[in-house]
Amino acid sequence: MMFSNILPDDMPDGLSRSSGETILPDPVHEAWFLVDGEGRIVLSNKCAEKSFGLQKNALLVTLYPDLWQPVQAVIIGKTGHSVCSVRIGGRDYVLRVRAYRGGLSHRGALCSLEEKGRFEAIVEELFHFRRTTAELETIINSSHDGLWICDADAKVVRINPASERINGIKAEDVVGRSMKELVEEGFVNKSATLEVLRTGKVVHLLQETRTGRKLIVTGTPVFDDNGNIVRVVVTERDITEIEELHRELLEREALKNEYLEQILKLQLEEMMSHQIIARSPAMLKVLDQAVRAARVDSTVLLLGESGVGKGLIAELIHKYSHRAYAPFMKINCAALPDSLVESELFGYEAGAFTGARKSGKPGLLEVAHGGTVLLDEVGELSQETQAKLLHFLEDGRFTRVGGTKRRSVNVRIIAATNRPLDDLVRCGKFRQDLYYRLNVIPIRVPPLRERTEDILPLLDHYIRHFSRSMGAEKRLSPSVLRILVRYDYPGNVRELMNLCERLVAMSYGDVIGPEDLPEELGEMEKERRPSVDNPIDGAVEKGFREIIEEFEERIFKEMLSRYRTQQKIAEVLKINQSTVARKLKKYGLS
Ligand SMILES: Nc1ncnc2c1ncn2[C@@H]1O[C@H](COP(=O)(O)OP(=O)(O)OP(=O)(O)O)[C@@H](O)[C@H]1O
Repeated sequence: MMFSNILPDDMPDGLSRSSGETILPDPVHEAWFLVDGEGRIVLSNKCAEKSFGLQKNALLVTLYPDLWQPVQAVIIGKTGHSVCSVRIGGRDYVLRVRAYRGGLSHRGALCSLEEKGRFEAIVEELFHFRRTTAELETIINSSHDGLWICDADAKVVRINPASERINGIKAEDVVGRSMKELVEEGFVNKSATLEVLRTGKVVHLLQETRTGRKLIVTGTPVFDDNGNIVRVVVTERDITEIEELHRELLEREALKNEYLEQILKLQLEEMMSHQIIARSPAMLKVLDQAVRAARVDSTVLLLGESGVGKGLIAELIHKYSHRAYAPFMKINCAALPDSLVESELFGYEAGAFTGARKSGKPGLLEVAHGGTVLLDEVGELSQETQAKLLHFLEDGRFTRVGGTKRRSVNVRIIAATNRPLDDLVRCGKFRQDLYYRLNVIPIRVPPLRERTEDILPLLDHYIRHFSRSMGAEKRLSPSVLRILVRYDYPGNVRELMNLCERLVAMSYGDVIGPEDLPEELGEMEKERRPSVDNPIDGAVEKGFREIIEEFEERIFKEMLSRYRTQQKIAEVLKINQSTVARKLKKYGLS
């Protein structure tokens, strides 16, 4: 029987007829079938065949007698259609039946079977799909990055507002148009979509818009089940600002470095204009290292003989560090007995030892909180204090002598020593681990004999300094200057400074002459002075000019003590008075 000829005009939803053939809907989870008046299956979809065995020519009454009853009721015309629940294989289904009337002799029914709850699930799925679509829509519209969606023919399906902004276009100007045209018209200089369609792969491009903005563009293909590209999704990120920021950053970095160098120079100049005298390359290098060390918080180890200025350098580091507004404390580990060094440094609790204050006492570390502590002569620390110092350097915590409470402070440690610490480590007198902890930034301050260029400016500085403080106006005669510049200064700057103080305090006249020098230096002068009998003594060291000058100085000194006026001296020596005046001035005698 051909039902194609008997399908009614009010054909049920889902049933269609094409080229004279009847086609049933074919959803995966819904069985559709057509039966004739006797209950024979005339047509069925895949689900009906596979899930229920309702093949063509099978008899519904035999397979599912329970189903046949409501179907038959519709066929014989008791009702036009019916919907009822049926149970098959322990599951509940909804059976929908609709009658066909193709003529007097052609009667039948179109049936569908759908598992109960399936409809609700579909509705739920639909709502979920709508929600997700709305969310996606919001994400796409609010994205800061541009988004283009094109179809397989490179036609623009949509763009988001960010793309409109970045490219300076309106969606309606491009949607529906091919990317090829848009490139030709200069909307963009190249198209990721065309590249993706050409290669079938993800593509990254650098693109320039017609407004001159630079974009990083990524095109991604979207495939269907058969592996064909159905969409191309293109994201674009505006890197114009990033590029500008990057350039600005580099410029600022360069400027910052320039400023830093200038600041360092200014700091060096300031140091040199104050009490730190440094003219020699060796000392200028030390100052440079000190200024650099001041910019970080690492431990510094100052090495050098006694009196070279290690204390001064330590103060300098503190002064130019971010700790400048907190205290700078100094402890000389060699000047105090072991036990006192420990309690001075770490403090002590009430009753820690006999003679201790009742209230206890904070140590230098606590007092210097936020600042710097200089441990002078650190090589003299006892093993016990070394261990305690090491712990402190490790975690910034310590306990007062006689206490149990762990305290923490923020202090920078600078250590100084005039003994070679590595030797002390080798002979087991100094802990190696502590040595490494202290030796983070080592700075060696050279002795004065290795930087003789500093001697003259130091003499000048200290003679002026003590003259000022003693209310005098003293200066060194050239011969004294010569002696002092050549002297070795085993006690380094400290010795030079003390010598200047003594010369200013003890010399008779305004000009400090060789007779004012302490004995040991006077002896040195005598040894070098040419004798009257043999004026070329010492010529090897001094040279002709110096020998002559020394003689000249002595002659004018002698003349001045014998003949009080320049006029008289000129007469005796048979030279002009102006020459006498010049020479007296030269030798500091006028
Ligand atoms: N470059 C310098 N310019 C001016 N004065 C200096 C210079 N170097 C050191 N002095 C002075 O010399 C004296 C000794 O310096 P300082 O105490 O810093 O030496 P030190 O190396 O720490 O000695 P010690 O190891 O004995 O403690 C100080 O009064 C200091 O002001």
